[in-house]
Amino acid sequence: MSRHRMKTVSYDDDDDYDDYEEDDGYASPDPEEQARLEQCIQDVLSQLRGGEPSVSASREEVTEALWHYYNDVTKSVNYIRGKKAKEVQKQPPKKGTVSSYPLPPSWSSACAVPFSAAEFFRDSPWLNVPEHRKADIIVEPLHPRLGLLGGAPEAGGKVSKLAALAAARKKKESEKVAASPSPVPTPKAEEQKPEEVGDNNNPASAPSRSLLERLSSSHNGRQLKPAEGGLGGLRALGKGSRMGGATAPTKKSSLEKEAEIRAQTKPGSVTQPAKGEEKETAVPQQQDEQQAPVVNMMASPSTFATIIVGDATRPVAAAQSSHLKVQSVDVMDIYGQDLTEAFDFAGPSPDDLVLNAQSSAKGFKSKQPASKSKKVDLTGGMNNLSVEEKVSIKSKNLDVLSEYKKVERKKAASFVVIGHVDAGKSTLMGRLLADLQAVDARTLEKYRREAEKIGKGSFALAWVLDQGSEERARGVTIDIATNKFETDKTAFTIVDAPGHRDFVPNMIAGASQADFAVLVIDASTGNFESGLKGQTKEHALLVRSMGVQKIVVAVNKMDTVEWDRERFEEIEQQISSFLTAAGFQPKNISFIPLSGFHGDNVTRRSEAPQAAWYQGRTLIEELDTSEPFSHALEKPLRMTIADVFRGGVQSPLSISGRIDAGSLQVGDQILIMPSGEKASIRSLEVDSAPADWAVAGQNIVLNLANIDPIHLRSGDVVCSPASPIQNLTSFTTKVLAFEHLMPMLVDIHRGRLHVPGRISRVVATLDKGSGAPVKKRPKIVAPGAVARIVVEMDQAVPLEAPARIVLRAGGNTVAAGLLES
Ligand SMILES: Nc1nc2c(ncn2[C@@H]2O[C@H](COP(=O)(O)OP(=O)(O)OP(=O)(O)O)[C@@H](O)[C@H]2O)c(=O)[nH]1
Repeated sequence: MSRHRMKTVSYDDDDDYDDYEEDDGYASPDPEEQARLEQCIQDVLSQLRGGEPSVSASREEVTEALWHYYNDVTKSVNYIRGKKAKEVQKQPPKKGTVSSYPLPPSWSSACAVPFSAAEFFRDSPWLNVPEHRKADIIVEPLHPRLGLLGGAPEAGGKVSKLAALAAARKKKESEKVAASPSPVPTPKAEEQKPEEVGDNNNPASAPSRSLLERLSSSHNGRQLKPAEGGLGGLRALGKGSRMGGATAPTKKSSLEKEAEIRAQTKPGSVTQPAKGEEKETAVPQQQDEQQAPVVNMMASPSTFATIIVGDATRPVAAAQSSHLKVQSVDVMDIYGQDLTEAFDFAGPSPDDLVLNAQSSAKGFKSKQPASKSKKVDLTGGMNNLSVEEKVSIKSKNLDVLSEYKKVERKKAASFVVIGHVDAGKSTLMGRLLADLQAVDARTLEKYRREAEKIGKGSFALAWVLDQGSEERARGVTIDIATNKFETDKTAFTIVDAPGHRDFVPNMIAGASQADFAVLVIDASTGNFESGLKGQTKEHALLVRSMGVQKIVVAVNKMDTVEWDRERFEEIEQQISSFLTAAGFQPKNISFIPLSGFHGDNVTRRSEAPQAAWYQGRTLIEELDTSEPFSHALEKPLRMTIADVFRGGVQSPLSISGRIDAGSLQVGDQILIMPSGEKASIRSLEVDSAPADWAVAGQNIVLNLANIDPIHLRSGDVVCSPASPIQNLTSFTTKVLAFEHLMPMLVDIHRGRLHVPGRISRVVATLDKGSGAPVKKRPKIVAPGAVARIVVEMDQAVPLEAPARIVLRAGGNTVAAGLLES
């Protein structure tokens, strides 16, 4: 009967349970059962004592075991043996003894006293193993090492081909080293540098250092785990820095000691050697390898670990400095060159080298030399700086004049349209261009709609020439506008000049480009008279003073006076008298009654019945009668710059103007005055068409190279470097006085050029016919008189005889004439 059964039966019966608790343990009332239990107890005790090893157990322990195993003797014996063995292991060590390491069962049974490593090394500080025990500490690793950060796994693990190759090579090297005799440093020599060990007070230092030296020097000191070795090295260097490499007494960690010793064994060790130590610190590495026992438990550090913590095999300079410095040296030396040297920018940078190589590969010329002197003269370099790259332009070296003569062309003529403000100049030219289909109908319709939109519908034709927004908004021409049209005989260039007095300088510029002039007069009542008092006469005088000999008078707005013939003849008479007085020959003066707005007598004869009395030429017929104008083709090049502009990709810098004299071609070098700067003609256009050359009388655009735009201004003169125009600060001129003249401030105009100056002296008044002096040094010159005067300017300007100049003062033209010297 078992206790389990009893409990199960009487579990719900409290009385029975209580009886059980009060029972004195295990008691069976059955004598037969008692005898059998006693027999089992004796058997177990017998087997425990007679077994190997003999175990003693109490009767209670045996009875308890038998009760658990249902009187099974064998199981009870095994149970008690195991229990006794555990009690032996758990038994606390006796005072003054060392606990033993758990040993395999076979060891326990074989050794009466279990082996204790701690006890074995009791007389040795940690890792300071006595010399005579060195061979005993070779312990094979229990498990194959894997290759993480430590290289390939060693014996027992799965070895890669690379690791196997490395191991074979390593083995071969060690065998080779062992075969060759080499001096072994004596313990005495090692004892001569105790300060390097850093533990003078420790008597175990010398032997421990010897072992560690060999451990660290074996296979370039890489037997330590990379992280440990690197960290140790860094920490040792750090300590060395703080301790100044002198005595490092007292306690150091084992890693620090290892690192210090390892550093000392390297060629060119980082630790400052004491006197007389140089010889030893310079011991070749191979020597260390020979004397070291092969305790190669660790693999070489990986490249990654070397970069991170530094390569312990490298001679580390400046160990006195911080470990960070040492690490940076290692990292910067990855590519085999010392990049810590400052780059002085004297030579091409690495980027330059690459770019130059790429350029060379593509066939481009290298922009930088492959090597340069390290010393660069920065001052000289600044002088060599240029804004733009020099462009070399090939010239065709044409004989321009012979080329010009070869070409059959229409005669060319430029005329300037002058007259009082609102006389109808722009409208008349718009009509001319429209009727000659020089402007398409769609554009005209567009202008008409836009002009009507802003309430200036009557100016639609004027917009053909007045392109500026301000001009269109104000209904006034501001700057000269050029346009072109052709008849069967002639290629015309129109220069539409402003009539308003504020823009007379622009009119002068326009007149300087003209072969003849068209004077527009408003025939409407009152406007003709006001025009006479205004710019009608001034303009006529100016163009004559500027050399214009032919003038066509367009009596405009005849529709407003019902084509009144008397009105026309009145105007004709008055203007004719004036023009003749101004120097125009009667044969070069013509009058045409017309209406620009309606197109009567412009390109077609008027169909108005009131206009039937006029049977003369239309405007276009009159223009076509102009004789060809001769130009100074064979004289030195002269062209006044009318405009400077920057624009397209192919022509970043351009100038426009009319060639006054000479010729030019693409590739020519030209001189700009007054700056004296030279430029190259990259390309040119004649009348908006590309050309290779151009001659005097043509309106051209020059696309330039090799010059900075700051040297180009409108009014400057283009000339050939071989025959430059002179810059003058004073000149003598023969002028026709429009106003009273005396020593006074004036503005000097020549084409687009106008500069401030003064009449410094009146030399003499002259006879109009012969030019002979009438009165020397007069105090004043009356209007209409001719005089020789001296003009001075505040700045030097390019001028030469026989330039036509205009003098203005207070917004009025006071004189115009020819420059003499
Ligand atoms: N009735 C009439 N009006 C005209 C005629 N020609 C021009 N006009 C008008 O006169 C005004 C001035 O014309 P514009 O052509 O601008 O005169 P402009 O001489 O060019 O003016 P500025 O260049 O500013 O001096 C406009 O309203 C024209 O419509 C014409 O033959 N008959």
